Amino acid sequence: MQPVVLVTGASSGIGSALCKRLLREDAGVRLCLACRNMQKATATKAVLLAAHPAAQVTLVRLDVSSLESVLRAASEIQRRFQRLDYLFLNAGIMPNTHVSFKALISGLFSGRAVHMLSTAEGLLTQEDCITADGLQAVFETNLFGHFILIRQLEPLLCCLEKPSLLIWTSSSNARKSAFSLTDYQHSKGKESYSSSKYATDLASVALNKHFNKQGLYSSVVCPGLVMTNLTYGILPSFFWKLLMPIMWIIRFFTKTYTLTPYNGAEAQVWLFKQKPESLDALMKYHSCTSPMGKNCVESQKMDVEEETAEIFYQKLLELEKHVLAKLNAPLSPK
Ligand SMILES: NC(=O)C1=CN([C@@H]2O[C@H](COP(=O)(O)OP(=O)(O)OC[C@H]3O[C@@H](n4cnc5c(N)ncnc54)[C@H](OP(=O)(O)O)[C@@H]3O)[C@@H](O)[C@H]2O)C=CC1
Ligand SMILES: CC(C)=CCC[C@@H](C)[C@H]1CC[C@H]2C3=C(CC[C@]12C)[C@@]1(C)CCC(=O)C[C@@H]1CC3
Repeated sequence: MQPVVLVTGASSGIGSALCKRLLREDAGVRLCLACRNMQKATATKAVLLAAHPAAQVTLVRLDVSSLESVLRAASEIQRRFQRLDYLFLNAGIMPNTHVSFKALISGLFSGRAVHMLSTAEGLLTQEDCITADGLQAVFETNLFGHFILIRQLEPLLCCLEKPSLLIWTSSSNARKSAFSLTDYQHSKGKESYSSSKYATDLASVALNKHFNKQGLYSSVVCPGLVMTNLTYGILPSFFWKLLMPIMWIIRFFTKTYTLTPYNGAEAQVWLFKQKPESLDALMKYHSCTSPMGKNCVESQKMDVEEETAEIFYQKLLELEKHVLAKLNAPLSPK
């Protein structure tokens, strides 16, 4: 049986490159692109089919920042497929980002320059907003909409005979100090992206604890710094073009400057080839690119405590109960 793979945020950047690479690995995969913009999704599908005319590529409309859309997409996916082998939780946003050039310049002359340039620690702040569901947009898009999708798709994901794998696109910008259990949506701070990505790491750890015995595994990847619509939202593209020679030099000091979506998808493609049971729940898998442009994957232990992950997971379940009741939707399966 050919694996069924669903990719959220497949219409551009890392998600779209991932789809191309998955078909190159195995032209028989049944690929479902879950996207909010159907025009962009159709264009991506056409590109994929041009390279692999016999490929099975379908589309499903999914806006992870709308619970109604998530519920509708989940029931459509359940109608179409009997199981899901890989679920790439990749859609993400980093809106209204401000770069602190003062921190950048002083950081460049400190002993932490490489760390700063690979994690963006202390450099970025965001202005978040509230969605129609009444949730913080970055939290709902990057984490909670995906969490609800997983919970709704449990019947397709939990099978002891054949394990399934969730693969979250996290970030080197995930930071413990940006996250708080008392304000896990990050409504008060200005680092909603860092907080949402740390929350992603916590959720993945807790999902492993609760679902491994049912044949569902979860892993987290970090694509490195990649030139996509997300990064073009931080600085204009001409600025990035000017910075390109510097970024090639930075590659001599850190392997995290993967720069192209193809390179950034390396860890996701690597995970696609692993046995879910063989993966370490506490590791983050990083896409890396050498100065010569050679790709590899490196694993690094996450800065996550299992007790915090469990408390956060219980909070996510409480929020799920609350929002589903508001929508008059049945709770996801136990
Ligand atoms: N670029 C980088 O350097 C890094 C990126 N990441 C993560 O990689 C992931 C992919 O981002 P990247 O490829 O860089 O950026 P892109 O902006 O190119 O891709 C993001 C994708 O997510 C989709 N998306 C955004 N909001 C929603 C939504 N509400 N519902 C459904 N889909 C949505 C976008 O859809 P649409 O095309 O309609 O906008 C797009 O397809 C994100 O999770 C990001 O946080 C992590 C580390 C580094
Ligand atoms: C000299 C030089 C490369 C200047 C660019 C400065 C900053 C704009 C970048 C330095 C580190 C970058 C970074 C990201 C965005 C751009 C920087 C802040 C990300 C936050 C993009 C999204 C992620 O998920 C992680 C990236 C970490 C590094």
